[in-house]
Amino acid sequence: MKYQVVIPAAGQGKRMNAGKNKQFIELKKIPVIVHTLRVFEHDPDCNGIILVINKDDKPEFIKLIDTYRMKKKVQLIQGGAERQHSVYNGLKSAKGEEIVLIHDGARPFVKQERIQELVQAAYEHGAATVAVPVKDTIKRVYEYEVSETVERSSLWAIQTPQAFRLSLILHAHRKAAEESFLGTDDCSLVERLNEKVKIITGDYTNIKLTTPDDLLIAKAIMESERGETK
Ligand SMILES: Nc1ccn([C@@H]2O[C@H](COP(=O)(O)OP(=O)(O)OP(=O)(O)O)[C@@H](O)[C@H]2O)c(=O)n1
Ligand SMILES: C[C@](O)(CO)[C@H](O)COP(=O)(O)O
Repeated sequence: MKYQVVIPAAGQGKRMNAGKNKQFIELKKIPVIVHTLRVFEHDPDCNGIILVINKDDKPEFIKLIDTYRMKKKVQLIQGGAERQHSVYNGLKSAKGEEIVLIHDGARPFVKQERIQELVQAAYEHGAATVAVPVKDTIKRVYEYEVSETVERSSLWAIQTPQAFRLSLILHAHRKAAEESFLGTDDCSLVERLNEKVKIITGDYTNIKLTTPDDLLIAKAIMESERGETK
């Protein structure tokens, strides 16, 4: 089933503290964003790649697309102040395909099988996300004091990709912008329209590279994947 993908990569990577956008950090000598782009390059069902970037990083992204000889056309779109603004900018230039995926540039370990399941779910339900059950005990805390232990059985950690019918997610973003609502993911914009979001069980390895310790985990994931393909 065909789809197009919007990849937000216009952040600054402040928590990674690498002195540059974390998309350019190398894992096995290849930049994070190239790992992510390659997943969609190699997927015959992916009909369009929209990469959302900030203006200052544009020359570096153009160089990477050239150096790594991306076979599919990668459309470069300017990002915004927050992730949600960047995604909305990307979505506005999506056209054609009924289903659009939104996937963080900083999640390079997404698996092809999961993308297929997700696209199928979006066709059937309109909106879907990958997620994993939470493993830790979660407590609500105020000023370093526990106020509540949250029942864990219904808690899931939400990841990307998230997939939507293009018309639905565009409507959800437009409405959020009009009402100055800022969510931490795109599904939350659809949820507030009272639309259902289907959950696809994902992989604990589909981490977002956020803080420096995530790079240690990334190395371990890459080692284990290399072992699997030997
Ligand atoms: N204004 C923004 C902010 C974030 N992102 C992208 O959204 C994804 C998830 O965001 P996050 O992990 O928060 O990345 P950063 O914003 O780069 O990190 P930080 O918050 O630590 O600065 C990343 O691929 C990031 O590049 C974006 O496109 N535009
Ligand atoms: C969209 C997301 O990846 C879902 O887990 C995440 O919320 C984005 O991270 P951020 O740190 O809130 O930008």
